[in-house]
Amino acid sequence: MDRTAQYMPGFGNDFETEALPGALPQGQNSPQKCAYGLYAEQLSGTAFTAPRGQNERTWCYRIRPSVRHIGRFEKIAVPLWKSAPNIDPDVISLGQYRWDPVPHSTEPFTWITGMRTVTTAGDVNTQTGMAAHVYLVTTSMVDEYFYSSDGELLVVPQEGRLRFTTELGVMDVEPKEICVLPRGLVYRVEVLEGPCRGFVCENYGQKFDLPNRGPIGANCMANPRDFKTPFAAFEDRDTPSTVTIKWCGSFHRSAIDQSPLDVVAWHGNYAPWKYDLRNYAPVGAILFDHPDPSIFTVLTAPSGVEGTANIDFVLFRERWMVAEHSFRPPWYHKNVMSELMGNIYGVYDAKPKGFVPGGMSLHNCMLPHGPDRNAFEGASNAELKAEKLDETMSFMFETRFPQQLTAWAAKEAPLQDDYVDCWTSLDKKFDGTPGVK
Ligand SMILES: O=C(O)Cc1cc(O)ccc1O
Ligand SMILES: [Fe+2]
Repeated sequence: MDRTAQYMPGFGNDFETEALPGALPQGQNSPQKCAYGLYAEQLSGTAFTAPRGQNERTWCYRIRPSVRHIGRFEKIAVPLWKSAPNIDPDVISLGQYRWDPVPHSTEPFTWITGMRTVTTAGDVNTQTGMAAHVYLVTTSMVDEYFYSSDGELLVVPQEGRLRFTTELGVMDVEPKEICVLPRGLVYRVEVLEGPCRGFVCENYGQKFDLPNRGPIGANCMANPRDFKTPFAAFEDRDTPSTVTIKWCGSFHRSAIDQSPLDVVAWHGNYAPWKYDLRNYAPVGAILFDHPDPSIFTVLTAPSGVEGTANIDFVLFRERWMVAEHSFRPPWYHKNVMSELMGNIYGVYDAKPKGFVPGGMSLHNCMLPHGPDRNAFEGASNAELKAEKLDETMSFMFETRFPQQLTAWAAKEAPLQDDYVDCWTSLDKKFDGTPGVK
């Protein structure tokens, strides 16, 4: 059975899968000799002693141990992929910013050379915070492999289709889907349909988890069974290759003689997954007022301070708006958390113009923002019948740490210089007399 890009359901399950019959040992992890002459190797995604509900590790049965897949390292330059702390004295991170979609280039870019960091937050060395990136990928990696020791990558495609061929199996991912590549997992990225553009949240901290649902109960929002993890698939290919490792913000390359994607069988709960955002069941206001956007949390990466995430990944998707006697779009606000938003497709209700598919915005720690004038006037005067917000999918990477802009985001990316003007014409309606204006 060809199990390329086929998947097992469940979030954080203890999976087991073998690409050859009998490759997976039963009843123990470390047989004296493994079937097929495979080597046993553990990939630990959490500390050995992490509490049982958070503890993640996977046992791999592979053609060579990974220590044979890396040799001596040389440092290489990947100049536009930045890590925190990255504070550029010439850049002003304080401000409301918005970008048009980053255009594709005629130069071919891979997953590594096509990564462009927009913001960094926290510190990669202390495993706190995150980085937000845009990727522009037109070229497949050939005999070239990558892994990040710095954090898991949450991938949010916006254009094109990518194949992630990983040590633990193959995932095909397209717009309206997301995937996570765990810290330490080796993979190669190929273009199935290009050009490809999307967003990446690099999480330096504790892994993304499903949020608690509180009084919402056991269902809705993101349901665990909709997360898909690939079956085992391996390559037995002896070809000169390279492995690039991102480690403490620097990139290192090692030459090897074979494909490192040689895991024939594995079992465990530390694994890549993908998720179709169309399966997200939003829960919202059914009588009046506009709740906090945390009700739309898909994933949360805890920071150690309860309820104060290192990162929340929040989804604004199609939904019915039914609230009575209410201003329905997002309210004006200032937030201790820093909000990086991206548009996957369609129109976002607080910004009917200017925040376009492929575009991004940043509303940093304690920077006021909210609906533009058109959205305010429109929603203040609309007839409040039940209305479907259709054809819309935007997201937010929200972190407790201030987001620092990169020089690329401030100077080279298509920043909209006039963004703050979208609020300028919000005029004074107050005239000292009572009554609704
Ligand atoms: O700023 C934004 O557009 C994101 C957002 C959406 C919402 O519904 C409430 C608050 C909020 O920050
Ligand atoms: Fe906001």
